[in-house]
Amino acid sequence: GVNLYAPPTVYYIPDFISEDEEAYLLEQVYKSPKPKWTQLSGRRLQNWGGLPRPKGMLAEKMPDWLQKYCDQISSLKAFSGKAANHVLVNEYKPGEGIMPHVDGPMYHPTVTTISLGSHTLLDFYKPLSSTQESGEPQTEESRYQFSLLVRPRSLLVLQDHMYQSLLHGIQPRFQDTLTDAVRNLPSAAEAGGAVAGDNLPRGTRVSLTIRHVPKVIKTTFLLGKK
Ligand SMILES: O=C(O)CCC(=O)C(=O)O
Ligand SMILES: [Fe+2]
Repeated sequence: GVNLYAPPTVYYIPDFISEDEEAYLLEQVYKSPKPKWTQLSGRRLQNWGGLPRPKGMLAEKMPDWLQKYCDQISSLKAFSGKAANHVLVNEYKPGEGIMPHVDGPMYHPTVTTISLGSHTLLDFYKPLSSTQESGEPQTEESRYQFSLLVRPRSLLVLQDHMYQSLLHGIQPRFQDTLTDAVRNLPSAAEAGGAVAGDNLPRGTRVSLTIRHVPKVIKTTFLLGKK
């Protein structure tokens, strides 16, 4: 079922897809032509649906294997009637991650992520405040708020405050120790049999981040029409 946590703009759905669907999706991701991958430091990615830019996204046809999930996400109540039109595929090997960041204004502030292959911990941070009261330097550690355990086959939905005011990131670790700072532990553990104190070794994780890009440039070529 759907589990709702405080903060109230996080939904974690443990078994959103089946093991067969997971295997099929991984097969499709790894079947994509090599140039589809962009190598970054600490991860590589595939961009589907077009490249979001400030002036708008030049829409590209979504492949059928992803369109199916775009349709499912679009029909979620939390997606508020928007059509999912963009998918970012990220691949993280054990020891890789992503620096704390905000996704920025080119996306509608609801982000949905299907995880494949391995769990990870998604960490949340307060932004650097310009009005600093104490003289203490603001470190990543001091800005850290909490984590969410995302299991393979799960769907994570983040919106509003979670998306717009907090930064999110993944520490480049080879294993994760589950603590009370993992806010969805009861539900994520229920689906996977983990408890606080457990060490989970990371495997290769592929995430599908499915979003709505509001600003789309539709190219109208008048081919042979008058
Ligand atoms: O892999 C994930 O779950 C997070 C990816 C992410 O934050 C991003 O691509 O902006
Ligand atoms: Fe992000």
